[in-house]
Amino acid sequence: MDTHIGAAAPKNPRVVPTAVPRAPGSGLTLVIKLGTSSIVNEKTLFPKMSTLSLLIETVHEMRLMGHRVIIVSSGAVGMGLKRLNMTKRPQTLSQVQAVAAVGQGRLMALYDDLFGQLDIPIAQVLLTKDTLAERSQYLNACNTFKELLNFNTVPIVNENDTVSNSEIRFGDNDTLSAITAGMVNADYLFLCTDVECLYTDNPRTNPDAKAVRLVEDIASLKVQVSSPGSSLGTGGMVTKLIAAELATAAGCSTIITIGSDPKRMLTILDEMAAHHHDSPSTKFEPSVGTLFVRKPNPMVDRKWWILHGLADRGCVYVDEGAANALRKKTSLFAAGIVDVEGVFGGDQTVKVVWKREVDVGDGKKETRIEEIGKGLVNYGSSEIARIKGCKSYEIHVVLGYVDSDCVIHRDNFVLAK
Ligand SMILES: N[C@@H](CCC(=O)OP(=O)(O)O)C(=O)O
Repeated sequence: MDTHIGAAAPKNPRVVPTAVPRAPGSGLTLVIKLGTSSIVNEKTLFPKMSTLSLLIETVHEMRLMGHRVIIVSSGAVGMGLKRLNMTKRPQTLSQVQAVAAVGQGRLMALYDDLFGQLDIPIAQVLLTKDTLAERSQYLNACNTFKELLNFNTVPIVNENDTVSNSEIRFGDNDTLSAITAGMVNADYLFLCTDVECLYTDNPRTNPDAKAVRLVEDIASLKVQVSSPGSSLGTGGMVTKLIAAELATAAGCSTIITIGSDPKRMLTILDEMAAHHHDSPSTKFEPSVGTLFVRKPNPMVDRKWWILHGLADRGCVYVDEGAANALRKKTSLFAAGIVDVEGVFGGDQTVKVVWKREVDVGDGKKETRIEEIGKGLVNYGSSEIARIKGCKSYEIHVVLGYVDSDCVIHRDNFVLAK
């Protein structure tokens, strides 16, 4: 237990994380990610009407089975290109953003028409990396998802392309879908793409490439995945593996499957249900697609958010004692801080780094930098600059108030791998 020193009430009281609870009973929370290649014909740029209709029927069946479904959909740029009679993605970011602004409305109109035929209400959720890096906005988005699912809608998520600049972009919707899956505590994330599953090599160029059906440990995967995505989309297999790593760490099993045959998701769900009937394990070999098994001990919501925490707002440098203490799961106190970098407020995520001078012989010294982990700070950068090196009881004297006796509480700190 960290001792609280000082009488002032916390200025930034911790917000209690309220991620969406797991669906009760047989009902699962499912996130389906559709890449541009599943939505828009690469040559004609017309929407793939038959695929989309099959998808909507599949979602309808999933809902009849008691599942809750969220779609992460690309396609705004593709649809916008068609509307503006353009034949390929423009070169400048602002043009791409403008095209996405044209296409996003048409994309949602199409979803609304199709889902509307089956009496399914939809909702548009546009997110950016920047806003999700703010803990309170992240939690607001979690709460909105919760209500949208309570209202029985199908939330349809995309990146808010119009406001996302290069530094604050997800860029590909694979990552966004994994973040979404974490936010709603999804049981399954389906990454729909233009290949049937993960292969040991690119099946288009190597006829000996073998299908990989089950992945238990992404780090030990031996596959060649350097190929880029389609001409319109931005992701490829690499971003799918990153997404799978993120989602499985949050306790969400992830499946790569082909977007042109949405019904395969039902096959996988049936196989999963049959498997669960015999065994409690989430590990099974599907007959289609590739399953990435979720981690048995998923990170709790807040720690997952901190670690994958989107954008670090700065860096706090610590001394050896603090570095060792953090590794032993103690909170970070001002006394162990030697420097601060970046401009950030309280309640933002920062990197914690041990910076030390090492003797390298001949009277020479070298600076070594070691990342200890990431944490959510209780004080902003200007406050930390003033209290660094201070004992906890001195914070009140220096700042005139005390928000917390520690700069990063151990519950809000995640060690680097
Ligand atoms: N937000 C963009 C999608 C980004 C993108 O290209 O994603 P993807 O097709 O999944 O690689 C859009 O709606 O066009």
